[in-house]
Amino acid sequence: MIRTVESPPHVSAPVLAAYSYCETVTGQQARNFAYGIRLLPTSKRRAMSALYAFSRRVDDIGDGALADDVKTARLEDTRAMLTRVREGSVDEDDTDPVAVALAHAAETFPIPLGGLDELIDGVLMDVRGESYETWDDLKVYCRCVAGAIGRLSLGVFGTEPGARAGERAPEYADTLGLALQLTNILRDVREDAEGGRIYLPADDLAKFGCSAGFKGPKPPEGADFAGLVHFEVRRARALFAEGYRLLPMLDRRSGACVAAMAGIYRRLLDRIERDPEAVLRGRVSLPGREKAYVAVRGLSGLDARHVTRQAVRRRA
Ligand SMILES: CC(C)=CCC/C(C)=C/CC/C(C)=C/COP(=O)(O)OP(=O)(O)O
Repeated sequence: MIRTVESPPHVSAPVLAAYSYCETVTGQQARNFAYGIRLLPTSKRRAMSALYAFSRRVDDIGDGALADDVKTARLEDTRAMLTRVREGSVDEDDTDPVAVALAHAAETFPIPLGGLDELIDGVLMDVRGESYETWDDLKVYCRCVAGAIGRLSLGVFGTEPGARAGERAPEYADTLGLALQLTNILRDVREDAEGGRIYLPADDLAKFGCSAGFKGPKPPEGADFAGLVHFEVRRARALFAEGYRLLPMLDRRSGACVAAMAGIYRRLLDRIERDPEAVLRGRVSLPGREKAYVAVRGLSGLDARHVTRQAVRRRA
């Protein structure tokens, strides 16, 4: 049997070093998403690592302990770097490996770099301490910090020629980002509350008697915390079902990457649904072997078929 082995286009030594830096950041910090990114062929994997390293930098500025005005200045410095990437004025010997890798990725793939501006805008909303009255308000934030990542990733993946309704792919990628972000918000309720942040919409909190917020490992007296969590889990599941429509539009390995990322987060959602108070006791996570198993299922298309069947049953 003749096998075609992917040979990535020639990449210069400084660009390789920049990608290698971004891949190290991804391997060390993307506890969940690295499982999906690893399934991609070399040039897509490198480009996704560049996007991840950029996003990690922006997120770390937002989450760090700096004063708000310093955070804002650092975020604007990062935006200036992005402008240099967009203008094509980053050369291979630039001292910032993330800029070098991102510039190369953006030359190689049609990445809509404006999504990274949206990410910065979203983190600036965090720095300003914005809170969200309704799901529609929270969606604006989620679109910036996660929907945009979905649309950027789609630039790397591409859609298969002739994919039916391929023009809707950015919308589905965005929706998948929302699903991941809402899951992330549920998982991190305790950590965020300790940092003085509540992302869940105020009107949902009120509906379930949770307006006083969260402190410690138990829900507030008289609150229907499980009701609140189950309500948000249902919302996240509906977003996953809609976002999964992207999968048939992608090539096999891009589809596997997305299925692994989404599959791992859906299992987090399952755990949270089974034991809602777990998110107040600590961070819900999956063992490494389970994440690896989900990634392998992603490669064989199993998760995608399962979710598609569920969506069809729900419609019937
Ligand atoms: C179509 C497509 C590829 C969509 C994917 C979009 C995507 C990867 C969005 C990421 C949003 C998100 C939940 C970030 C959390 O990062 P974190 O560092 O808090 O995550 P972690 O703690 O779970 O590792």
